[in-house]
Amino acid sequence: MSADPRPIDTVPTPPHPREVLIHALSDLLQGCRNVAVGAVSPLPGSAALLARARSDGACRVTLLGSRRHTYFTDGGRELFDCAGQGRIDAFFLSGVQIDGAANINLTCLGDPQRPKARFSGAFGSAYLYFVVPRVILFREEHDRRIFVPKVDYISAPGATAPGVWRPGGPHALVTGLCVMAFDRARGRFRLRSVHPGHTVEEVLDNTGFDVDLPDSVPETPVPTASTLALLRGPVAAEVAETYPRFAADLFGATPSH
Ligand SMILES: CC(=O)SCCNC(=O)CCNC(=O)[C@H](O)C(C)(C)COP(=O)(O)OP(=O)(O)OC[C@H]1O[C@@H](n2cnc3c(N)ncnc32)[C@H](O)[C@@H]1OP(=O)(O)O
Ligand SMILES: O=C(O)/C=C/CC(=O)O
Repeated sequence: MSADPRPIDTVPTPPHPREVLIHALSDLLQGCRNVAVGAVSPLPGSAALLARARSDGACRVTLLGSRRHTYFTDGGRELFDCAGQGRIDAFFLSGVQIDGAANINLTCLGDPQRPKARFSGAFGSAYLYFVVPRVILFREEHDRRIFVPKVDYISAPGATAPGVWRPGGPHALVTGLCVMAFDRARGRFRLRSVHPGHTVEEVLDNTGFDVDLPDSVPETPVPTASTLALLRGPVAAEVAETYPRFAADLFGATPSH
């Protein structure tokens, strides 16, 4: 791990919106001992590595696709085994569409028989959504074409019929605008915080499903100077191993050796 060249008491440049999002994702991992990050997930990967860096050794992180930041020797298969055994505390999922019942669509837009567009589809997401206790949904863009009343195709369902064994499920949703908590009993999202520079109205205007609102909605906490230094230094260099273009664009980072 390379040392961060910047002293932590200098005033850093203000957090980039992506850094606020990463920090919010990282805060949702508090108390997790074993975090896994799947495919196409640079923001969660950064958040998990930040959580690990802040955990004083309590949090283990596995990034699918990483040679260095993994406890697995058998990739996705081992992830599925560990998750099925209840040994993964948190995982992250995204979607081309996400609806108010936390259904995610990774498969297609439009009529599934005659799709307008095809996406990656589901491999592990439908299973992991059932067995990992804290599944955190993420999508940087926040608009009504993504956050729809009902997804065109359910790749992985947010809720399950009574009597179906399901120790896992949706915990929260983090976007470029806000953090929402998911209430599994009610099957609905509740707005938890709005990122600096954005408003509750903006969140509601850009969300196609109903969201429960508390009496007052706080601002999403931003990273402190020391957390930013950690993120921009050692964490950025770690992220760069798996997501080099992302780390170069956001942090100007190259992989640590
Ligand atoms: C075991 C495991 O690993 S489980 C998986 C864990 N990882 C995840 O859950 C993350 C998976 N993420 C992904 O698969 C992708 O990032 C997705 C499906 C969420 C988004 O797909 P991307 O191709 O990145 O979407 P992107 O935002 O680049 O958009 C691609 C195109 O679709 C369009 N598009 C995206 N979302 C929508 C939408 N909701 N409605 C209409 N069009 C859309 C875009 O405008 C763009 O169009 P263009 O090519 O004409 O410009
Ligand atoms: O494993 C899944 O279900 C989805 C993965 C998404 C992707 O690989 O792009």
